[in-house]
Amino acid sequence: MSHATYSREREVATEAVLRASKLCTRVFQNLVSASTIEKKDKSPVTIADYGAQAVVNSILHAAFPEDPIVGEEDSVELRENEATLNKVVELANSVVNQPLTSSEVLQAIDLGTYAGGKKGRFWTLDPIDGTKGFLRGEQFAVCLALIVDGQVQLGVMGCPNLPIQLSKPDGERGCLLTAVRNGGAYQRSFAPTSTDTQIHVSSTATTADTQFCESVEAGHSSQGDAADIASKLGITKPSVRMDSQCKYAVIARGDAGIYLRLPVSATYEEKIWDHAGGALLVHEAGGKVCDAKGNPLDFSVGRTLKNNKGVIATNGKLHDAVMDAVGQVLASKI
Ligand SMILES: Nc1ncnc2c1ncn2[C@@H]1O[C@H](COP(=O)(O)O)[C@@H](O)[C@H]1OP(=O)(O)O
Ligand SMILES: [Mg+2]
Ligand SMILES: [Mg+2]
Ligand SMILES: [Mg+2]
Repeated sequence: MSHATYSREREVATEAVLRASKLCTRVFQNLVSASTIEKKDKSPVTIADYGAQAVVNSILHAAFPEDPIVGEEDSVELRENEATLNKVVELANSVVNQPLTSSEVLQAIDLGTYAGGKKGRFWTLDPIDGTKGFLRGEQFAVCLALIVDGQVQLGVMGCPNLPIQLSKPDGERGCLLTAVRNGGAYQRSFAPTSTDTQIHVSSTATTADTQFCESVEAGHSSQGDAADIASKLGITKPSVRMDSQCKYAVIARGDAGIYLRLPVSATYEEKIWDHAGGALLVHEAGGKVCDAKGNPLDFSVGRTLKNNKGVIATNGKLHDAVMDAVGQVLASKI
C-alpha cells in the first residue's frame, strides 16, 4: 500500500517536541519546589506552557510557513505580565538555536489560534498536556499532531517522566513516541543516539487479566462508571492512574489493555490537542480508539471533538467486550 511517509514533518516535529520537553524539565527542576506545590502555585506550569508553545510553533513555522496551528495557549494574559514574559523568553532561548525577542515569542505563541476544520492540513499542539501531573512531578506530555483533511496523519509525543519500561520505574525515563498513519508506532528515549523501536499493543484477549488505566483527576473521567465497567469485565486489579496522553502511550506499548475516559458532564467538549497524537499512536500500534458510543473520534469539526463524548482506547482484541460493558453501564447516561 502506498502512503505518505511525512518524513520531513516527522523530523521537524521530533526536533520541536524534544526541545520543548527539555524546556519543561528545566522549568520543573528550577521553578517547582515543595513550597510551590504546597501553595498550589501554578506559575511554573504557566511559564512552561507558554515557553513550550513558543518553541514548537517557531520551529514549525520556520519549516512550514504555510501550515496553520491549533494550539492550546494564546498570549492574551502573558502580554499583561512582563516578569512572566521575561522568564518565558529566557527559557525558550535556552533551548532554541536562533534567539527570539519578546515580541517574536508572543507572535509564535499566537500562531496557535487556528480554528481547525475539515479542509487542508494543520498542526495541533498541547505544549503541556497534564499540567497537574507536571506540578506533581508525575506524568505529562508535549503533544504534537498533523491533521490533513480531518484525519490525523502524524503524532509525536514527548513524555519526559515516562519510564522506558513501565515495569522498571527506577530505570531510564523520557520517551519520544511517534506514529505515522499506515506507518506504525515507535518509541525511542530522549538520548540523542537513541533510535526508534516499533511498539505494539498487548495481545491479551481476556478482560480479567487486563490492566486498565484512567485519569488521576476524578473531574476528567467518571471513575464510578469506570469501576462498574471494570467489575462487569471481571477486572479485579486496581486501575493505573496517570495524567495526560501518556495513557495512550502505555496502551500503545502494551503496558495496559484498556483506557477509559468516561463523560463527566453534558457540556465538556474534549479538545483535539488532547487526543490527536495519542489516538493515532494506539491505532498504529494495533489498537482501537472510539468514543463512549463507539463512534470514531472526529477531528474535522474545529478545535474540539464536539461530535464525541468520552474516549475508549483498547488493544483491539478486547474492544468489543469493553464496548459491551460501556454500553450497559452508560446506557441511560449518554
Ligand atoms: N473538565 C475536564 N474534563 C476533561 N478534561 C479536562 C478537563 N479540564 C481540563 N482537562 C484536560 O484534560 C487533560 C488531562 O487529562 P488527564 O486527566 O487525562 O490527565 C488535559 O488536557 C487537561 O488540560 P491541560 O492540558 O491544561 O492539562
Ligand atoms: Mg491537555
Ligand atoms: Mg495543556
Ligand atoms: Mg491547560
